[in-house]
Amino acid sequence: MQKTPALQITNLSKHFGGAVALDGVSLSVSRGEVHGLLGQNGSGKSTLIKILSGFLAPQPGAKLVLYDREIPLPLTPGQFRELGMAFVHQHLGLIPSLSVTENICLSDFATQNQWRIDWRGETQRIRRILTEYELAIDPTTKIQDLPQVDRCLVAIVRAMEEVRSAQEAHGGEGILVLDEPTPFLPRIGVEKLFNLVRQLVKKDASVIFVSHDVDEIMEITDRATVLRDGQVAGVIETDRTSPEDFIELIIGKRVTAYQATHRKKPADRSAVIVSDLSGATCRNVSFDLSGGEVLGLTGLIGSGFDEIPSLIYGARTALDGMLSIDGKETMLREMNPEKAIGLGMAFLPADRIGASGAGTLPISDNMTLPSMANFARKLGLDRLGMRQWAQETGAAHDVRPNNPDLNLENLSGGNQQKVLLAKWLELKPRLLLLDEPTQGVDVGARQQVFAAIDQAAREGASIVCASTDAEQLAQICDRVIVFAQGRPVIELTGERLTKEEIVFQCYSALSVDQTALVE
Ligand SMILES: Nc1ncnc2c1ncn2[C@@H]1O[C@H](COP(=O)(O)OP(=O)(O)OP(=O)(O)O)[C@@H](O)[C@H]1O
Repeated sequence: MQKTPALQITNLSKHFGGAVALDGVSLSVSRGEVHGLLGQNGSGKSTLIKILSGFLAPQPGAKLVLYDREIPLPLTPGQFRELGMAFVHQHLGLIPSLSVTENICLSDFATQNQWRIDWRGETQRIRRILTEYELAIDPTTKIQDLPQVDRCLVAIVRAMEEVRSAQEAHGGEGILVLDEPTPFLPRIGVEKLFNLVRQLVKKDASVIFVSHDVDEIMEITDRATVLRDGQVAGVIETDRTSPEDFIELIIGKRVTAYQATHRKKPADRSAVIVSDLSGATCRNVSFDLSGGEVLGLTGLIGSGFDEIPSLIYGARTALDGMLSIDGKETMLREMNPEKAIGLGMAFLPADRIGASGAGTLPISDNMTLPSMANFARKLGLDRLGMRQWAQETGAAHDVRPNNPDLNLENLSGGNQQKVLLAKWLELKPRLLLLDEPTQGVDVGARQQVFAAIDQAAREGASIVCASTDAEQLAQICDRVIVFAQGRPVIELTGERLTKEEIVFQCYSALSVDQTALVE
């Protein structure tokens, strides 16, 4: 039996100048339902969510009904709280210089009239809440000092608490909107999130869940609305739909699983040698790569694999270690990004806008940043040349829309990633360091990113890819090293290089005897 709707949107459109991001979209989410919102990068999902949060105003003519009550649009900033909605946005919306407690309490202070804040009491309350959620996060830590995974969990806890208090105030009513919350979460975090989501909907709240991960969609949603080019391509009931059908509806055609083509027997592994690398978590890590080889690094969060690309590139300072590229040795303690680029390295960090690109600068500036010297003229920069180059590169990497004047932050998440990867690939790096290269990238664009990585490998680059995405590693890597407690524990190649085996090894690595480490 169809449950009564919690949220109904009809005729929702949004234009940015001449570009149409949403075109007459309808969305209906039932009480107690987890509703997926799917679509390729740039299909309009975040725009819809930003309208629901009052951040953007839609074109006139749209209608929003919440629990049988018509709510005039546009919403005013912060009005979503009174309406019982809570959001986890792609960029999390946390204030880095404030503590976990301050960030979680901010929304309470926005809605309550308090003349004095009992910070000690609040900190104890938040500590209790974090314990309830089984999270080992110190509430006094500043957000900027937390790893990305914990930041994400804090944003989720904050939204969960907002929905919980909305439910208490409105007899079960409450809508949680999760805009791609999982790319930064390890599997165990995803399971935790899904359990919380199930508890919420059991109590009649509703959840809108945006994700590019078809397995996750299959696991957690009851129904899903698929957007394509700003319009509804279809509404589907999850348990009547196969993953292949989901993908076909999302991208408009059937795709077959990607398989890298550059695979070959790495003959000489002396192109890149990392020896005795130590950082905050990883200890005495050594590995080597041949030219044209893609090496995956993985493990559970906290196992230390994820800091390796930034330590090699000098974005974080290594405690110890040596890097050799084509026989040229450098102490990793002394590495910095400028030296790294000089040695032919390129680094795509996981934190897209924070560490990889400048959101408020145009695409053309972002793309030409590492190669700016090529555009320097006596009287300044050759802006026309930069723009043209950015447009050609954008076309080659299928950036949509391919408008070099658009600020990077105005591209959809996946298209931002394409821009940032393109800027490095065009430099033809000797050593390409990737940290979660396809998070937030849709199933179609994911294949394009894989193909670009494959092409770089075929042209002779050595590639290190740190990721928790086992499927991605199995598809693009020649070898994968699994980490536990800061050390490599097993290396997978050939027949053993499968998604299932990688996941299995990540979890069994937890109990591994530390004397049996891979050297
Ligand atoms: N402020 C803006 N100015 C101009 N164009 C914008 C702006 N915000 C979004 N767009 C455009 O609107 C379209 C929809 O973007 P949106 O972020 O909603 O996509 P999405 O489905 O959330 O994609 P992703 O999965 O990559 O996050 C894109 O073409 C994007 O470039």
